[in-house]
Amino acid sequence: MGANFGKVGTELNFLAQKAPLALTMGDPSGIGPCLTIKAWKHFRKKGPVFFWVGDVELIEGEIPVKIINSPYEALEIFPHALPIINIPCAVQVKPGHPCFRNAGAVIKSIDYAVEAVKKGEAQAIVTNPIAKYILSEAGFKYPGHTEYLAHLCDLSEREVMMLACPSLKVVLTTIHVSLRQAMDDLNTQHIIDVTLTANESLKRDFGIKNPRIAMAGLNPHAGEKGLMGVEEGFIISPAIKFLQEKGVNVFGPLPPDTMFSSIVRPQYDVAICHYHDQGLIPIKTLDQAHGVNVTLGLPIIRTSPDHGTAFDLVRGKGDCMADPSSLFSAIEMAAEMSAKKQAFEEALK
Ligand SMILES: NC(=O)c1ccc[n+]([C@@H]2O[C@H](COP(=O)([O-])OP(=O)(O)OC[C@H]3O[C@@H](n4cnc5c(N)ncnc54)[C@H](O)[C@@H]3O)[C@@H](O)[C@H]2O)c1
Ligand SMILES: N[C@H](C(=O)O)[C@H](O)COP(=O)(O)O
Repeated sequence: MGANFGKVGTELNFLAQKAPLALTMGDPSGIGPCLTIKAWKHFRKKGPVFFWVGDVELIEGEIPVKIINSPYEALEIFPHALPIINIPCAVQVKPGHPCFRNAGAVIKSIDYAVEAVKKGEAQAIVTNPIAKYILSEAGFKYPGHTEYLAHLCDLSEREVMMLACPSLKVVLTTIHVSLRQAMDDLNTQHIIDVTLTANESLKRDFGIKNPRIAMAGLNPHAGEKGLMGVEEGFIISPAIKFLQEKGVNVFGPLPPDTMFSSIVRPQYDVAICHYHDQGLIPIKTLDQAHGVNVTLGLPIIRTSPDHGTAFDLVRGKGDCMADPSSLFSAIEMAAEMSAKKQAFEEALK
């Protein structure tokens, strides 16, 4: 299992890894703990190395575990046991039944992982899924990891969500807002900023020299020359023109209903989409198993599986019926992006 984003898990890379990845707990009642167990079994011999930031009780007894005090200890321990920075939950975890009283531990896990990356003790963060409504019940004011990570990096509103699978990458100009709000939020400057962020990241973190960027339209037939909507003419095309003048390899606006077909997809490296489901429906339909959610625009690398907490698939402690492929892909992609970013920065020196 695992997607073909490139070769990562070789013995050589495993030995060369200077810092581990930090894998967060996610919702302790969801599939995160079970997927983490599957991931450790899958990667323990070949890497990349990661440590889990979560409640040891959710995993202890299922696989060998070792509580660590510093991420650096993970490199040596990983082949023998899952290294864990222990963040105890406040109340007993009922598998499949989330409780807002454990929101504090969920958030603490993310905070620890971010700090570890900022301090250079971890390479990147891979997040297990959280249930947004449960965190909201506990008073958490961010709609998802993406916005919270931007806040932790002092870069609120600069965050960009990308989802990637081997046959498609999509980037969103609006993220966790209602469709009505997304239409209000759409503006030329924001489309320019998001596209520039995506362009830079594809070069730096994905090793694509001159990314081909397809810009989606918003309306049926990309507006049909104003007959079915005017946003293409007033908002989207001016952004494309500006970006092209800056040398960005962008084209469109493309009719959204045909741009994800197998005929059009090979013509671009990334599609810029204007609302959550415009971009996420095609990718989750095409290849949910290997889809990875990546946060761009921040100084830290963060990936995540492209699915949620799937409470319905949890059978008991450390046990679930969930496919771990997307988490495997997220772990591989985080390691691969870290290596590409490092090579890019070294080439600039
Ligand atoms: N990265 C994240 O933190 C993240 C991402 C998406 C959704 N969520 C959260 O997850 C919760 C549930 O959301 P949802 O129901 O829309 O999405 P979901 O992905 O949890 O579930 C949708 C469907 O896909 C199935 N499914 C999910 N993961 C699977 C896997 N690995 N293998 C096999 N089947 C799988 C589920 O059983 C369900 O039928 C929500 O609270 C949402 O906020 C979190
Ligand atoms: N929008 C994502 C999806 O549907 O897969 C998901 O909610 C994750 O969002 P964060 O990475 O911001 O938690």
